[in-house]
Amino acid sequence: MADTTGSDMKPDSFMSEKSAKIFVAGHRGLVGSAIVRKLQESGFTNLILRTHSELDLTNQNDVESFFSTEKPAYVILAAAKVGGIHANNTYPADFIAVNLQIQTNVIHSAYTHGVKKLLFLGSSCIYPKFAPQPIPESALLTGPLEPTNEWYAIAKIAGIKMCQAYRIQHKWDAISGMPTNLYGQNDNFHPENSHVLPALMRRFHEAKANDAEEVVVWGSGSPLREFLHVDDLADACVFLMGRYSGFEHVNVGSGVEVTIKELAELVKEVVGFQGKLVWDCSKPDGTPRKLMDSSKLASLGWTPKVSLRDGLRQTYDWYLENVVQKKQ
Ligand SMILES: NC(=O)C1=CN([C@@H]2O[C@H](COP(=O)(O)OP(=O)(O)OC[C@H]3O[C@@H](n4cnc5c(N)ncnc54)[C@H](OP(=O)(O)O)[C@@H]3O)[C@@H](O)[C@H]2O)C=CC1
Ligand SMILES: C[C@H]1O[C@H](OP(=O)(O)OP(=O)(O)OC[C@H]2O[C@@H](n3cnc4c(=O)[nH]c(N)nc43)[C@H](O)[C@@H]2O)[C@@H](O)[C@@H](O)C1=O
Repeated sequence: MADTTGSDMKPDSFMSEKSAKIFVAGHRGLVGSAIVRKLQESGFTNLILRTHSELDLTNQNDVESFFSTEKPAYVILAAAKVGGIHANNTYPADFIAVNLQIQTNVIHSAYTHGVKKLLFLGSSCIYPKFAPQPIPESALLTGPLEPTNEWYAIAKIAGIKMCQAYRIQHKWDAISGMPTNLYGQNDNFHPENSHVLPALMRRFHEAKANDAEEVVVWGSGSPLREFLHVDDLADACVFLMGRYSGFEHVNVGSGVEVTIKELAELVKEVVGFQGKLVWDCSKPDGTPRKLMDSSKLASLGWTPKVSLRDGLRQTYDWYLENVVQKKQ
């Protein structure tokens, strides 16, 4: 049986295998693209990348044939159906079905075709709505989930459990990281389906460009959220690949939380919008607070580097250069 304290396998030689084949699933997304940058910066030279249209990870046969042909040595699973509170609440069937399909296909085929180690990514929404704060890893499955994202959360919990089951039965090195709310370059800036930070950045930018007097922000402004820059998350993922081989999932947070009102004020300032905020209380607040306890990762030797203010400025610069200017 697995050692549930989290040290049942020795971390492998990942960091020294710079030419090993690494499949980064979801490499064009927010997280996958940051992981690719980090791996390249760290000297890894043999990344295997497939766009969604080249390889649909919900298709079991295609995933099987990909692994059988490519035989990657390592897998980082950053492909998923992802969205903010509105998307999660509106498309529950997609969020549970697509995520279960992607992760089940990739985890099983990776094991079957001799992958040495796999990192699965979940999310802080796996924890109960009223979990103790900051939320330790042990809070998993101790209470009811937040209803706006329970379908996505159930899929993510199944992913953690699948990694653990394969560790127990097959002695296979599958690990899970649970990131907090992320942001950064290559984020999704869709007006309704994105997460709060890119949604507000776009809304404030467009309001400024159109000389609008006000910007609508969803909910009451009172929920607390913890934000982590995606470059920090990518750094943590590479760190976990090289240094962690435990049974339990690992929280990856910044330790810094802000209310949505504080976040809105900060984004407004970075964008330079001069008008006022109007709160749309018909929109859901979601979970009241989800600050993760990331002391386990800190005790392994990893800490984040990017402050929220610096990360916001960097993201806005990227948005101006890569989204706004490309439209013109
Ligand atoms: N963003 C956040 O705040 C957080 C994210 N996470 C986790 O990080 C991971 C990555 O999220 P993030 O980068 O934000 O998401 P994105 O939506 O930015 O990227 C997801 C990637 O997955 C790909 N993908 C989706 N469906 C399929 C499919 N059927 N076949 C192949 N590729 C597919 C997408 O390709 P395409 O766009 O072409 O469909 C895209 O490249 C997820 O597991 C998520 O749960 C965890 C906590 C917070
Ligand atoms: C990462 C995490 O992301 C999702 O959970 P969430 O943290 O609730 O995500 P969110 O970023 O969409 O909202 C955060 C808060 O912000 C408020 N808010 C204000 N104005 C806008 C706005 O314009 N857009 C959005 N999306 N939210 C807004 C919004 O009402 C809420 O109170 C999960 O579904 C799940 O996918 C998950 O794991």
